[in-house]
Amino acid sequence: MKVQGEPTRSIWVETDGWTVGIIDQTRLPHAFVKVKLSTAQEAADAIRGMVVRGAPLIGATAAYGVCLAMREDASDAGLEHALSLLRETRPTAVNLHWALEGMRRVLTPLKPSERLAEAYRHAAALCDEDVACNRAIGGHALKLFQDAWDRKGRKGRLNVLTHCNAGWLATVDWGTALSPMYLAHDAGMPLHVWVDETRPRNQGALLTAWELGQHGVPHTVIADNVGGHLMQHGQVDLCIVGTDRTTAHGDVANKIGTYLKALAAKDNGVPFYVALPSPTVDWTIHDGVRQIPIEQREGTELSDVTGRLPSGEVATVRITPQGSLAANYAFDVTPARLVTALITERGVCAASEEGLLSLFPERRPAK
Ligand SMILES: CSC[C@@H](O)[C@@H](O)C(=O)COP(=O)(O)O
Repeated sequence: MKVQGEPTRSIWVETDGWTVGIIDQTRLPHAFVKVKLSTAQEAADAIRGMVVRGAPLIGATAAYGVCLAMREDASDAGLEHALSLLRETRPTAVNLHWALEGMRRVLTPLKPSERLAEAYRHAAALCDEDVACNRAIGGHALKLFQDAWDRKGRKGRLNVLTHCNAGWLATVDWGTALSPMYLAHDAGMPLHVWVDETRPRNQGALLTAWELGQHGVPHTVIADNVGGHLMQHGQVDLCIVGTDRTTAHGDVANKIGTYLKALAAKDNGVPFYVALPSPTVDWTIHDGVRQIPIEQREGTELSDVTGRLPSGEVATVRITPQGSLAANYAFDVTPARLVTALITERGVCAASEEGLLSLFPERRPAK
């Protein structure tokens, strides 16, 4: 998508042919800073420190982390070390495991001397696949936006609510939940997006608002607790979010607070859609609440807030009393029964085992 009018992806190989470029997402929206990764350790640190984040981008960065590792040591031991270093970075997004398993599958049978070139080739293909999936998701979701717009009699504006950042910054390009927003806006639909601030790290207020602003999509940032009120007053036509891991039965893990939005949407008859590329489905698990590992992060992400002072300086301040404990659960699980539909690159389906298998029949377990 565009940054100051320039087409930009969230990750790329630099012109030297091997270092990996990323955008430091901890600096947005106050500064647009590009960073070069040159080692697997730097890639792992970028994922853990959320310099890059969002399930598909975590997977893409891990894939390039393996490429960087192959420059240092392309032996079997070097490959295993890189895979385990990168696997330990963040626990919830299954795209990380999908990307690393893909790298393992293509690199293991090769001689060490052949691994470096193949690693870069596979990582680039994985990124291009993510872009194509997200563009396709946007097309399928756009039809749902158009239906909602028709139901409104094409009057006023179409109000869409989203949580966290499932935009191009969270993927390689386009985003998942934000992909149809760009398409709808470009098609001339009078779209307006309610952007949940998404405490504690404020991915909505900092990243989604910035992305939508760069593309000129009208939006309003709201506190996380506002959505239910807006829904009660007919101010939300549909909700759409991304996911870090979706079970084979359609339960959805996403940024903390997603579950409460889905409950409010159900109570108010507002459609609640989840957009995901198929590498976000964990086909091995069925019960999201019991089986999806939920990341817990440092309490300081909750107790401290970073922003721009009137002087222009960016500063971090503490907002909780000294001595108060802070529990920082990063994700929650929305059960499939609260999800109106899943939107994948192959189309729209019910959030259920049968729904997913109707789009991905090759995943049906052999009898
Ligand atoms: C297309 S991204 C889907 C999810 O990864 C996104 O909604 C999300 O929760 C990101 O969490 P984050 O902790 O910022 O990595």
